[in-house]
Amino acid sequence: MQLRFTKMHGLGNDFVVVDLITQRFKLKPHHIRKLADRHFGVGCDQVLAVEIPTRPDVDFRYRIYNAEGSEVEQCGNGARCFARYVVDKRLTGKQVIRVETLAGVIELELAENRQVRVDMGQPILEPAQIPFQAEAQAEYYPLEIDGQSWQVGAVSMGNPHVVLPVDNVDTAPVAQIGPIAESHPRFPQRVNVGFMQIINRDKIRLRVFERGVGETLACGTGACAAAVAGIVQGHLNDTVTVELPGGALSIHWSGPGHPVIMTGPATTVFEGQIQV
Ligand SMILES: N[C@H](CCC[C@H](N)C(=O)O)C(=O)O
Repeated sequence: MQLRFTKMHGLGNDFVVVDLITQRFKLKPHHIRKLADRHFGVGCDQVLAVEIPTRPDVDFRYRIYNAEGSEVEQCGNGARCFARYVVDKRLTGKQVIRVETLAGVIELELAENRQVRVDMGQPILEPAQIPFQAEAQAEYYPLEIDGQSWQVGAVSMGNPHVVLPVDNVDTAPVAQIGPIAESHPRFPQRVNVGFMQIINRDKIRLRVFERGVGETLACGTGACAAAVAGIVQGHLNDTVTVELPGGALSIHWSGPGHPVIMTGPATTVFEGQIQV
């Protein structure tokens, strides 16, 4: 079958977007791996599927698959691209779009100068809900990784994140520590691994070794999780510029009981068709 797709990215975190409303097709893991393959397929970090909702109070269903083929709960950069896609394809005339994900409902809004604002919902800090094995909720958790002791943050944005403090992201041991932390036994669903450098109370630098992908140029949920961890730890104000290798996101969180608001760009690169 010929499958139409759109190649998009959010700060270099790149996606193959497929409209499964006008194309009736069931994506299986081997299809995801082919679409994501940068030599034998199109190439991307995640595949995003636009689907008919399963509930009356939302506009679309938004499904996310990591390059390795696994379906995941949430993708922040992908959410901004999802909004850009459904508006540009005239699949909706709304300015505020409600979409259902495995992690629940999020709201997407086209903002000024082609930015997209996403209500990512409330962060989850209770270890059992992340999921993360820990005695009790804390600002910092001791975590042994490859024989080295770290004091980390742990946050879920629907998907699990561990946040490691570093003095300089440029010299952070992302390639060495990322894969080991990703599969740490205390994270039963594995985990996205963020390396956070605090610049000041309004700005951090961040690199993310993503679960199921490896290091990406940007990670939206990772930016949210790092900002939340830094705010909980008392290092950051409630609005944070997160500088990632692919560019910057603005993250706002007013604290427990409030949602995380992420604002950033979404870019369409090209359209295509692929034999699957
Ligand atoms: N690798 C993530 C999913 C994609 C998240 C990232 N691309 C984002 O922008 O949030 C996970 O396994 O939870």
